[in-house]
Amino acid sequence: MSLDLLISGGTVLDAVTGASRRADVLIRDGKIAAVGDALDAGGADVYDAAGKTVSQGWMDMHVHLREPGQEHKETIQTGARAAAWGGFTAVACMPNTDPPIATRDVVEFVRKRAEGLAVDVYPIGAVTKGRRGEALAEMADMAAGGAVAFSDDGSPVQHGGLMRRALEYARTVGRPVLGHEEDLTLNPHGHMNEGAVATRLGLPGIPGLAEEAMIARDCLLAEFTGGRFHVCHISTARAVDVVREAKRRGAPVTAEACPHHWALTDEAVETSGYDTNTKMHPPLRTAADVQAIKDGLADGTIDAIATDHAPHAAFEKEVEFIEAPFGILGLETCWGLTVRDLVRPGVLTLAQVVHKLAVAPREILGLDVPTFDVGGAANLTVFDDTTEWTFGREHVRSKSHNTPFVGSPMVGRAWAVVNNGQLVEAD
Ligand SMILES: NC(=O)N[C@@H](CC(=O)O)C(=O)O
Ligand SMILES: [Zn+2]
Ligand SMILES: [Zn+2]
Repeated sequence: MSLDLLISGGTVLDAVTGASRRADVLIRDGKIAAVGDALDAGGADVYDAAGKTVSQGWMDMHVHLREPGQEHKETIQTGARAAAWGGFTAVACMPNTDPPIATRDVVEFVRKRAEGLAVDVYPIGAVTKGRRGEALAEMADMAAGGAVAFSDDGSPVQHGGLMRRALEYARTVGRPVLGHEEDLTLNPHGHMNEGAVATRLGLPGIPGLAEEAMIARDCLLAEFTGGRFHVCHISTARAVDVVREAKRRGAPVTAEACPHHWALTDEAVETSGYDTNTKMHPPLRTAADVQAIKDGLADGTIDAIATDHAPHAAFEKEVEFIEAPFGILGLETCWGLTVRDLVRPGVLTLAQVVHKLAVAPREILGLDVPTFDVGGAANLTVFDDTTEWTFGREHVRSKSHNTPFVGSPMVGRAWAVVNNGQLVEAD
């Protein structure tokens, strides 16, 4: 923690209160030393933040880092590199690794591998043993080892009774269950959104109903058990309605949306010519669903923005559409799509989206939100909401390159993060 740095000339946005003002931020020994006007660097390096905003560091609560076991797609180190480039100082990583993060030793392995990085890596433990959906994993033991939440992401917890027990256990250890919501009996073999486009393309569809039915079940289970339930990658209008209604009833339910689910529709599968980078879980939906996600973000039904960063190697994605694995990158394109589609058109304010990136994920996971208080560890993101740019392959910092956004216009860039006594600039 030997970082001495003056971030000068920027606008400081407190993601908690939404208040912003022009101020310098002086960091000494990795800690906030002062926030104010015309601060003296006193020998510290100076980062010129003129025209830029400084907020608490952002957190992506849904990424796949592929370690252990699938290091050809991503590693904790390359995933952290992509995260920092995208403006994130923290990520929570899903347990669908090999072996899965389903025991305490793997939780601890992930934490060990992340030591010394500028990005905090919080492992999520599996809900069920081996992610097989049959018996509960040792949730309390994993929580004691540092698991911040539980999820079988990549797969749903199909068995309702098991999900009930999972929420009861999650409640006793004070952590949420993050649900990949998909009733497999309603989606035996789909590859894209069920609807007119899938019919035209001759691809088996994934009905929105499969997602909505399971979200409804789990909202009811959350209400019944008092265990906290969080909806991963919400994608349909009806699903947003179900969550809105559950919240109205006071159920302990939260939700996240991913940029690709508001930036693209299922039309992209057709216009891209069956590009396997338009294939993910849940699938790209319709324009009406996109509108509902924006409405849900705006009215607070959807608490957080998360990316579901899901790297896959080129040789895995460069196959026929129905053979390709589900998932796309997210860390590098999150902010550009957030400003372009939410802030610029006035769907949400800058303060609101930063809250959904810096505050909401940590609150959902029970983590402390960084502050600008003097003496606290400096955990910051430096960004703008004005730079217009085109995303290119050269911007990818992940080990894999599976993104449908190469060539897409973006607005807003993350320029640097400060965390764990380190400054990482987006080069
Ligand atoms: N989102 C995806 O399409 N894929 C994810 C799994 C998941 O998040 O369900 C992956 O691990 O590749
Ligand atoms: Zn999932
Ligand atoms: Zn995922």
